[in-house]
Amino acid sequence: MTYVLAIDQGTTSTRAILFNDAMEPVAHAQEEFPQHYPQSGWVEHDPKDLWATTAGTCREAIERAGISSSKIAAIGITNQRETVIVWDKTTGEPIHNAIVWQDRRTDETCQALRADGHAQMINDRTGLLIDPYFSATKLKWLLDNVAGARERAQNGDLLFGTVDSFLIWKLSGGAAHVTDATNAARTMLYDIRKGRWSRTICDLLDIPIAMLPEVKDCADDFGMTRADLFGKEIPICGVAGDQQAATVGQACFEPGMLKSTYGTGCFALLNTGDTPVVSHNNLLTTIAYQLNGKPTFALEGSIFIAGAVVQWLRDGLQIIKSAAETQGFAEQADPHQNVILVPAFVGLGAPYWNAQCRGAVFGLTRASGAAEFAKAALESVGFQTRDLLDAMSADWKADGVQPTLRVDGGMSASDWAMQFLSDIIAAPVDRPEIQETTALGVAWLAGMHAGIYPDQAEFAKRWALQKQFLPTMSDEARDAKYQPWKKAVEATMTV
Ligand SMILES: Nc1ncnc2c1ncn2[C@@H]1O[C@H](COP(=O)(O)OP(=O)(O)O)[C@@H](O)[C@H]1O
Ligand SMILES: O=P(O)(O)OC[C@H](O)CO
Repeated sequence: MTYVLAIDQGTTSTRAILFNDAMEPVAHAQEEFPQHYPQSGWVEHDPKDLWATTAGTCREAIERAGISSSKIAAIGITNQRETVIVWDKTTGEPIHNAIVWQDRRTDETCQALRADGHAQMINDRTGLLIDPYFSATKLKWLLDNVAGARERAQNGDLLFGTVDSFLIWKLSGGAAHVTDATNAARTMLYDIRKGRWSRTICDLLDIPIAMLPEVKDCADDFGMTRADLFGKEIPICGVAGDQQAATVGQACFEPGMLKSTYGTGCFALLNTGDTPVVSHNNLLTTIAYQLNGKPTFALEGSIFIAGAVVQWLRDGLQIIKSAAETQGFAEQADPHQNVILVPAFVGLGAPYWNAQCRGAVFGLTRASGAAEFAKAALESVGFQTRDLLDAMSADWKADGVQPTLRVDGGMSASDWAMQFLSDIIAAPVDRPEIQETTALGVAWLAGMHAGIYPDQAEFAKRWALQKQFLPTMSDEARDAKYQPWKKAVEATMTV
């Protein structure tokens, strides 16, 4: 028996999952780590925590499976995307905490870039809109604000990486400074058409190109782990940003196939084949995966707050003890109240891209309580997905967006939320048997490259449905729910 070890380094926790040679998960370890909020709108992680939880969960998963590490054929890494780490090339010491994708500190820089007329040039090259979400302005902030950083970077002493790149550097004992095309595509420094770092954008932001990692396919030779880490050297053979790994794990390999992952945020990716489709509706053009030097493109809608709204009910408002309790509350909510929650806790992502607005609640009465809040929270995720899918349908008419949405991520466990989603998007919602699709996706990339997993077509055939949700709402009822949401979002952005 041989195994693949998948590392899923997410926003709130790190997971390691061992898959056997039948691609079944056999052991799992997970560890949360602290979030740092030094100022309003700022979010940081300590890179030491990202590394310690990665090494720790890998060891734990191997121990739990009771196998020798010599049986692990390959490692795959998937990760929270856009998050920026800069470290010293010689000591490996990060020069600052990681600046997390949710962090809005570079909003003014982004506004200035837009005001100076760079939006089109950046969109043409990267497929992205200028927003603090992406790595580029965060990296610029570090070089501008950490004492001596720009000079050290210019001297070639500092390296930049997204989380995958930093972890590979650590795993390989500093031997490999690499990333994959999907992570590179989220930096706002990578030309997705030419498949290389954009000198024009690096020059504009004063970023030395030499500090950027080498960009590889998603299934490739990324380096070997240090022998002392797990008892033997293990090749790292698969890397993809977590949303792209989920797209792969959901086997969305045909143009028109669509998945949506409900973790902290929600990210919907529509496979558009070998053409990068330009969005006219504020979606992102990105690389879904790259195999054998050939990128497959996607349109992406990114929502910053999905499952996080449920966490807020639990940790902020403290009206639930566990995420799963939202189900019971939503069922009990008064159907005559229409409480609408716009969870713009860190502004709004696609398709609104408003970094300044903050969350709002509408329609409260004296009778509104925990149940109505819970229902509104779950509904907000459905509404936001509908916003994305409407934008996708308007952008991509090639063969039409396939009517079925494949879902995964922690929040897809909520039957209530998935039924509402199906009702509000008026389409089937398919939840697969393996809900750790992100880990599965990168495990397949690594295992396929290592020669122990099947090819793409065979992998796609093995996708299995666990539960399908079908729409039950009338068109009239759907409109009566959705139109007030649109008005609530408008009002939230104008307060
Ligand atoms: N049964 C549930 N109902 C609603 N939300 C849930 C449920 N279970 C988990 N969640 C939400 O899913 C999120 C965790 O999903 P996960 O995929 O682990 O996220 P991430 O990878 O972003 O850390 C949390 O925000 C949590 O609130
Ligand atoms: O860590 P997750 O699962 O919330 O995903 C974060 C995304 O990659 C951010 O773009």
